[in-house]
Amino acid sequence: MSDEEHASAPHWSETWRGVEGQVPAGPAGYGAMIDTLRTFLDDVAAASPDEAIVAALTQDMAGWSSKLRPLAVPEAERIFAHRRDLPGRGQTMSPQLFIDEASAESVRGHVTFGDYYLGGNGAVHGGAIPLLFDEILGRLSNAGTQKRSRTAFLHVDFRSITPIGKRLQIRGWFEYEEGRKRLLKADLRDGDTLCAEAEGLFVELRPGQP
Ligand SMILES: CCCCCCCC/C=C\CCCCCCCC(=O)SCCNC(=O)CCNC(=O)[C@H](O)C(C)(C)COP(=O)(O)OP(=O)(O)OC[C@H]1O[C@@H](n2cnc3c(N)ncnc32)[C@H](O)[C@@H]1OP(=O)(O)O
Repeated sequence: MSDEEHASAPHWSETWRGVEGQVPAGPAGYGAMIDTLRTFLDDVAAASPDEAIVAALTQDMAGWSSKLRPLAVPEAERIFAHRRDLPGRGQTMSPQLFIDEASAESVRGHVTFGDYYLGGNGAVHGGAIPLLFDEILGRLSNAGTQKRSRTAFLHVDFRSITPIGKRLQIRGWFEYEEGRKRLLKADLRDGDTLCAEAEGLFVELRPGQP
């Protein structure tokens, strides 16, 4: 998918665009590069390569690391994970989240965990699911206000296995706000099956709080 196709996909609403502020433009093709990296990680996870492939791949990857290392910039100038206009924010740590509908109070989207996120026996790793919940609730908590918040706790219940390679539905919503505290909930479903649900407390940061 090109960056233009990415940008026109229904992955974030105007509401989120408005409140989340500016995103770094980055070079053309950045989103496609991250997509390729995601596919690559899935392929690495699924493959059983021979010795020659392992040696060649190790050499190629080391070559790319030495090209990238001199290009490192401070956090504020980074593109990785800062492209909030792209599904998945231009990062590969958590699975690519597509936002289908969002307001300041709730959000609905879809996600597919690739082979990279396999825990065992066809089920997604139990650490990858809280990562996704933190991603969607963290963004939602910060969407309706300019006052930033951080996750204080994130409680996750795993209700049934979360399958690899299937398109799943995810929702998040505000339960209530009380002073600096924002309580949000989310669930992840495979059709009619509830895979996991989460409750997160986000605490609004005071001025100067990191
Ligand atoms: C800059 C932030 C992000 C911005 C996002 C930008 C836009 C979105 C774009 C892309 C983002 C994509 C999505 C990813 C983002 C997800 C967010 C994260 O994952 S953040 C990383 C993980 N979290 C931490 O590292 C926190 C570490 N902890 C802390 O910094 C503090 O403990 C903090 C801020 C959470 C609270 O500390 P205090 O000193 O400010 O506040 P006190 O006075 O302790 O608590 C205030 C109230 O909250 C309750 N509280 C605090 N922690 C609690 C807990 N664990 N359980 C229950 N209650 C708790 C307290 O009891 C108190 O309640 P009473 O006012 O007395 O009623």
